[in-house]
Amino acid sequence: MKILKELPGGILLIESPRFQDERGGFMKLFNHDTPLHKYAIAQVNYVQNRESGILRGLHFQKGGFAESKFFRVLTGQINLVYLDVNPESTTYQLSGSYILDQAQLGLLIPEGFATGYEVLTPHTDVLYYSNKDYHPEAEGGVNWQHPLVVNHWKTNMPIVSEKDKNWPL
Ligand SMILES: Cc1cn([C@H]2C[C@H](O)[C@@H](COP(=O)(O)OP(=O)(O)O[C@H]3O[C@@H](C)C(=O)[C@@H](O)[C@H]3O)O2)c(=O)[nH]c1=O
Repeated sequence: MKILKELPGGILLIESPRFQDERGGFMKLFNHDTPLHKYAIAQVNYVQNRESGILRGLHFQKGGFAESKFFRVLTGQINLVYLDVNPESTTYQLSGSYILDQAQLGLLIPEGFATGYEVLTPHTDVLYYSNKDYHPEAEGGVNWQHPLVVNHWKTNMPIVSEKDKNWPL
C-alpha cells in the first residue's frame, strides 16, 4: 500500500496494490505494515446505498472515543466531506472533500474529524474501518447544511436520515 497524497489536516490518500489475471482481480485492502502500521482496526463496516443522492453524516465520536476512519468505495462513487471538530487541533474547522470512485483508493481520516458522504451513483457500496468501537452515547454530528461544509456537496436536495436532519447548524 502506498501514500499517494497527503491532504491538509493529515488526511491520507492510500493506494492498494492490485493484481489482475484471467480469473479476475486481487486487491490488498489493508496491511498492518506501512503506511498503516499504527492503525489498529476496531471495526470494519460495510454500507450499502441504494440510490444516488443519499447523504450520511456528518458524524464523529466525542472525547476519548474520537475515531480515525479509513474509507473506500467497493462499487460506485461518493463525495466524502470532512471537518476538523477538535478545538485543540492546529487545523480546527478545516473542511474539505474528496471523490472516491475506485476500490483501489482509500482515504484515511485522522481522529478529531467529523465525516459525511453523499452518494453519486446508484447501488454504491462503502467499506470503512474504524480504530474505535461504536459508542452511540458519544456520537456527535454536524448538520450537512452547516456553513463550514455546505459548499462541498454536489447534491442540493439530498436524502438524509431523521437523525442527520437534526444535527446543529
Ligand atoms: C455507525 C454505526 C452504526 N450502527 C447502527 C446504528 C443504527 O441502527 C444503524 C445505522 O446507523 P447510522 O444511521 O448512524 O449509519 P450511518 O449514517 O451510515 O453512520 C456512518 O456515517 C458515516 C458518514 C460515518 O462517518 C460513520 O462514522 C458512521 O457514523 O447502524 C452500529 O451498530 N455501529 C456503528 O458503528
